[in-house]
Amino acid sequence: MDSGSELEVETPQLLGRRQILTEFLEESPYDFITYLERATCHSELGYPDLAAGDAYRALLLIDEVRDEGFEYHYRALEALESRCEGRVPAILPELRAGDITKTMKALSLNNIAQDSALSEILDRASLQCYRCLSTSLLLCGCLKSSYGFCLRGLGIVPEDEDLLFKKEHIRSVARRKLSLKDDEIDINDLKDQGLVRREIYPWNEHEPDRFSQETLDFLNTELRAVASKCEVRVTELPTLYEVNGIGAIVGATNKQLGLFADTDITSGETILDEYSALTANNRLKESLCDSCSGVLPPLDANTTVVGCPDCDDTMFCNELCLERSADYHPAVCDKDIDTIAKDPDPKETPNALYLLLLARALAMAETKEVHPLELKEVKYIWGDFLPSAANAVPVGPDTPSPPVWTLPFSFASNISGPLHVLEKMDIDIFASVERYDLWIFNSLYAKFRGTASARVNLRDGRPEVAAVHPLWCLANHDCNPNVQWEWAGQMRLWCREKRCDGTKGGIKEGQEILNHYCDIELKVQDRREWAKGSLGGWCMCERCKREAQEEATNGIHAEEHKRETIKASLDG
Ligand SMILES: C[S@@+](CC[C@H](N)C(=O)[O-])C[C@H]1O[C@@H](n2cnc3c(N)ncnc32)[C@H](O)[C@@H]1O
Repeated sequence: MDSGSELEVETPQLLGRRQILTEFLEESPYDFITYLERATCHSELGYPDLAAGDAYRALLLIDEVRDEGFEYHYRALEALESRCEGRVPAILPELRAGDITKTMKALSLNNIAQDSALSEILDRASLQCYRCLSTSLLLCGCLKSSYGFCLRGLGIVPEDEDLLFKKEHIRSVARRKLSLKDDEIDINDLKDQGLVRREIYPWNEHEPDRFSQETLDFLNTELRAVASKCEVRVTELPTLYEVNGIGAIVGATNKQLGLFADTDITSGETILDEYSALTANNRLKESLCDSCSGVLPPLDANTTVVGCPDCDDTMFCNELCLERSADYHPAVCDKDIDTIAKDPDPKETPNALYLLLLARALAMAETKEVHPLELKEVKYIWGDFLPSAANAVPVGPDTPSPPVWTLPFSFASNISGPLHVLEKMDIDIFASVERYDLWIFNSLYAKFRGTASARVNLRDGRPEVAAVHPLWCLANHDCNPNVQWEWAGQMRLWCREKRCDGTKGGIKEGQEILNHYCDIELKVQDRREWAKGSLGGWCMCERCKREAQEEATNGIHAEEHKRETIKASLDG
């Protein structure tokens, strides 16, 4: 695929093939050959992250075939047999038909252990997986993981040209980026956080029309229960860009949702009080409620704190939080899931919190027996998605990721971490591809990254709790907000007594609820830096525009003053 027009012609065919392969996987979930075929299809469609996910599942299934003691051994072996009846799967071109037929015959005679020919097939298949993983992860910008898989492949076939080329490529990037000589390179210093496409995948049938009357009616019914004086409306917002300084590209707008007062609200009045079970904390031994992530009340004689009656160590603020945990806890009760992503390395803290949020969403989906993207806490929230067409680029080893790819991605957070969570929940990760495929994790991450709030530990200042409040997060940002918020178990939003510009608080009917995503005490540049992650670009609210203009003018004046002083001293 090397030109835009070929891409346009091929995409519908490739999407059709992807659909067929996915349906086949739903019917025959332990078939690593189909996973490898779908990995190729995802690569050709320009989704290297999804290709890496498929190659990794194929690798896990190859291990299942290899080891008789593994849980899905017989099913994976059976799937391989049925794919190899008298022919070589095209995805394994380096094998000869004769070898496969001989091997399969030996297999049917139950002669597995002695059969080195089977090992040869599995080694060749593993090599394909390693090639795909290392190329795909490289394209996503995950150099360290790519290198690791490259070495594992070379462990099987040391002279493999494809992997040797990639190994050298990564080492030369490392030499350049880390300014090191070859023998000084420590692969652990390589970047492992990449970016991938953030979009509503063409096959995603779960995303609602966020602007339809049906969606607005649903959201407003939900909102009524927690915020009686405002409603969700469709609005136009400026399209933001990550452009430094004043004069970011302005004029363009885009359609989104926002919260609006539907009656006058007086200063100090509570506007919204929302509970969410979509919370997570990263402290292994901390006294936080498992349900709302609020600090547990004291454990004295009159304590309201209750534990889960069926598992140790899961504590709740009170009976209500215990009752609410019925939405997710059954899927993880007594499942040894508590240590995942807890007490992370400081560098990994944000990723660990997002992984924990994902784990909570998966537990909710499993408990309620719904598709994760159909959870009402998730379905309607903003994902900051770009159109697929804006993300689509021809891919190849020499094509760098285009700048529009905006979803943070790593092998650990997006591929192995979620699968580990599912395994801990006793979910068969192969038979559940319809609900727990990588594109579903990515879609959830996109939504969480656009809407989650975090709370820091007061002792060390590190983020320790994250949550998505699906109604609160409908309010847009302004650096001169008319509301204030606090999250301590419940998310509470109230009307400010006084605005930043000194005017008195109060919101009139029809006015927008203007929230704040950053510390509004900061200077304009710092506010913009802080909020750009959740805004998707440079804040262009009236206060930011005015203050940035003032700073620029003051900067010019200061510069002129400096020049004049220098000139005067030279003249003097
Ligand atoms: C938490 S959501 C807010 C609700 C969102 N508008 C919706 O439709 O659900 C955050 C997103 O809203 C948009 N947004 C919020 N405040 C904005 C502002 N002041 N200017 C431009 N976009 C804003 C950005 O696209 C941001 O990524």
